[in-house]
Amino acid sequence: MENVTVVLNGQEVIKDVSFSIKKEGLYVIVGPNGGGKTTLVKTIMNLLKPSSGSIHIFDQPNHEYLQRNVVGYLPQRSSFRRSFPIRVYDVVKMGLREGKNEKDLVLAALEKVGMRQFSQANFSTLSGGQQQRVLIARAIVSHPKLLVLDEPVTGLDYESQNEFYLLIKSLVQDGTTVLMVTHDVGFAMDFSDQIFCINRTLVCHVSAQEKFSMDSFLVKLYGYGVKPLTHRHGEGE
Ligand SMILES: Nc1ncnc2c1ncn2[C@@H]1O[C@H](COP(=O)(O)OP(=O)(O)OP(=O)(O)O)[C@@H](O)[C@H]1O
Repeated sequence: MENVTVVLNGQEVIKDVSFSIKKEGLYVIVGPNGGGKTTLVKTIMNLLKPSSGSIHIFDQPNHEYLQRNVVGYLPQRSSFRRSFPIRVYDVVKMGLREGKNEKDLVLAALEKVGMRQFSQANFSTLSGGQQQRVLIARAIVSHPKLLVLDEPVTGLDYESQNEFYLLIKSLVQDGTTVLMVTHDVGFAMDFSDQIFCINRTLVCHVSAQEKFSMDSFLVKLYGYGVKPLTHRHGEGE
């Protein structure tokens, strides 16, 4: 994205943000509450229009790319969608553009998030964490080249978070580009290829090689030092 500014209610929520992702991998957006992360993600997904600047996905203007291709998208949690009366199977199906191999794809996606046995359940009867897993299945069901996740582990228990992180790592290994908003700085430090720190502007940008000297970046981002928890998902520690 180049020089993207987003104005909401007369306020510059995002100001002149530019960054690019050059190759497949895991890219993380971190930043304080209200810093504009969700706004940025919604703008990438063409749900909000920038007042200036441009966004490209795989070298195409984002709105054109999104018209022709499915981008897996998990929006930030909202209470509204939780009470929608619909079967789990049909929620996941919504992530598919074509009907080809629908059943196999939907059930495989549910299997990946440990929810296959709930395929015929009513979505609104599931717990918040189970619903989140189903929504993750919807985001990955079409095997998208790009997966955009806004705070995906919110509401997941420790075990499910670990499983989710393993799933993300396997998707990245298989060639998916993942762009993820998270407050889990430890995860970002341990596993991402790059971290973008957003607090209205792009406060800083940290690549994998620089991640171990992050103290100054955390002070810049949050205004005070933070010691992130480290993760060793799936490594038995
Ligand atoms: N539709 C809207 N109209 C007006 N202001 C908005 C709108 N949506 C968000 N904002 C404002 O934009 C700012 C950034 O919000 P945003 O949700 O993008 O932040 P965030 O970094 O995702 O926060 P969090 O970490 O709390 O989820 C906030 O001040 C918010 O009040």
